[in-house]
Amino acid sequence: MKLTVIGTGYVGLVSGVCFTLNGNHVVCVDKDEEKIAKLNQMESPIYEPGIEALIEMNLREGRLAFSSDLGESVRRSDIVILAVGTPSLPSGEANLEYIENAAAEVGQAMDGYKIIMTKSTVPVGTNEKIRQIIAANTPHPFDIVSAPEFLREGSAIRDTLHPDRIIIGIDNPKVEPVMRELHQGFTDKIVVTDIRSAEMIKYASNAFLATKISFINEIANICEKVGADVTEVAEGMGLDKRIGSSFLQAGIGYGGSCFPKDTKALIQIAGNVDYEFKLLKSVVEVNTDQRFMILDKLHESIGSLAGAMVGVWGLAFKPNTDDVRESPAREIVEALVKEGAIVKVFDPIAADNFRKQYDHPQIRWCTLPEEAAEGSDAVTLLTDWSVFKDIDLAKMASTMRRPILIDGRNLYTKAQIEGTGLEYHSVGRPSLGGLSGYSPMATAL
Ligand SMILES: NC(=O)C1=CN([C@@H]2O[C@H](COP(=O)(O)OP(=O)(O)OC[C@H]3O[C@@H](n4cnc5c(N)ncnc54)[C@H](O)[C@@H]3O)[C@@H](O)[C@H]2O)C=CC1
Ligand SMILES: O=C(O)[C@H]1O[C@H](OP(=O)(O)OP(=O)(O)OC[C@H]2O[C@@H](n3ccc(=O)[nH]c3=O)[C@H](O)[C@@H]2O)[C@H](O)[C@@H](O)[C@@H]1O
Repeated sequence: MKLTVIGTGYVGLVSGVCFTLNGNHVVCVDKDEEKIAKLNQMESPIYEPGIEALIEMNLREGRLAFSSDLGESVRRSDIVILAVGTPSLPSGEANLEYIENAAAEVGQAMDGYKIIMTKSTVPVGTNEKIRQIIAANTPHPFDIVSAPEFLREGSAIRDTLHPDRIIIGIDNPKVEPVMRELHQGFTDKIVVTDIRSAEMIKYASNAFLATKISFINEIANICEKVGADVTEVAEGMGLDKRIGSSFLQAGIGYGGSCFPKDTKALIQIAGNVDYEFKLLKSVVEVNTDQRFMILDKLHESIGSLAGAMVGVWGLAFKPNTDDVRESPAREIVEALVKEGAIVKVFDPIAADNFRKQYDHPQIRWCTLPEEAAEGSDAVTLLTDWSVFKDIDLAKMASTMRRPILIDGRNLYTKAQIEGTGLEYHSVGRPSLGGLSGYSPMATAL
């Protein structure tokens, strides 16, 4: 089949590339000509392990192309996939400007029957709006499909090729066999449902995962006060199949381009039909507070931050991505700057993206994690990049002004910390080493 994918963000690019692997011809379209020029040079605009090799292979074999000419590409396609952004408006509602504009452009370009499939995350009812917009712009017949995307950044290719399930929301049963053919070889677990339910499945899934994270973060905060270890608690809970072990990693809270925006959008979706989603509101509130726990721990360990030197390890919202959208690191670094600290930051991939969004004379940009630690009063670990696991912590401790490590992602085990000379604080686990006396257990007693 011939496909056009509109938008070359994570979803558009990764799904476009992956759809070539089961025999389709794909044109990825973006109105950002710089992105298209880069892609034609086989350079990915996103950092995603494995993506450039797949782009190169498929371009060479003629199954993949990049273009900024939406009209021509749509006319040549059987299926048009909408994968443009749906960012938050200040109210929390999803901004549908990009998807509506793209729908209008598709309608204007159509010269015959097409299937229009939405992969962007859109509020319930949006696909019906898309239908109206397209119908207003073309006399030609078409069908609408809601096919929400569940990939995670950093493992996007594996998630796309081996998804837990594929959700297909349709209102014309004739489209089902085409959708099954399109996803051939990915998984047998294809749930065919109505369009509104498909739209809701996406928001409900993200909201549920965010709820798991805020839940375990609150358990972690209680663990600190009662002297329990949240990693042990999460393991014990997760073995119950009804609970499951994933998304129970306590830390500084969730970030990224989706959980923060989609939780807020679902609160708004509910609000629009006069339903107050109390649980989800609390999930968001807990998440917002959780990142500041790092600052509380810093204050407990070193007192005032004015004039202190603080190392920051990790700026991306999670490892294996250069994405800093809604990264908890942003607010933490800003708060450190505001309190007068000199902030020595390091991230293996995301530093440039972070710096484009936020820079300050008090920030020192480091090229090695050890450099960010040297001379510091404390190091805070904000992203669990695996590179941090390999650091010689004892050596690092000896170069710090005060050997304090605040691990916002529970990356290290007790055995890795013992004997390093570090005073170590993590999330929901007992503190180790050090003489500063920070002991939530002691405080609780
Ligand atoms: N980033 C992720 O991991 C995931 C994102 N999603 C959802 O997928 C959607 C897309 O997100 P991202 O991939 O992060 O997108 P993004 O926001 O990074 O990129 C969207 C791209 O669409 C292009 N675009 C916008 N309007 C266009 C038009 N009319 N014609 C051609 N190109 C146009 C923009 O130039 C941009 O390059 C969102 O709704 C998001 O919630 C869903 C699952 C995972
Ligand atoms: O709709 C989306 O865009 C995507 O959002 C998330 O994917 P992503 O944001 O790429 O990353 P996750 O791995 O889910 O992590 C999100 C945030 O939660 C945090 N997290 C995750 C898991 C956990 O146990 N604890 C935790 O704090 C991560 O550090 C990160 O900041 C979902 O996992 C995807 O299924 C979904 O498609």
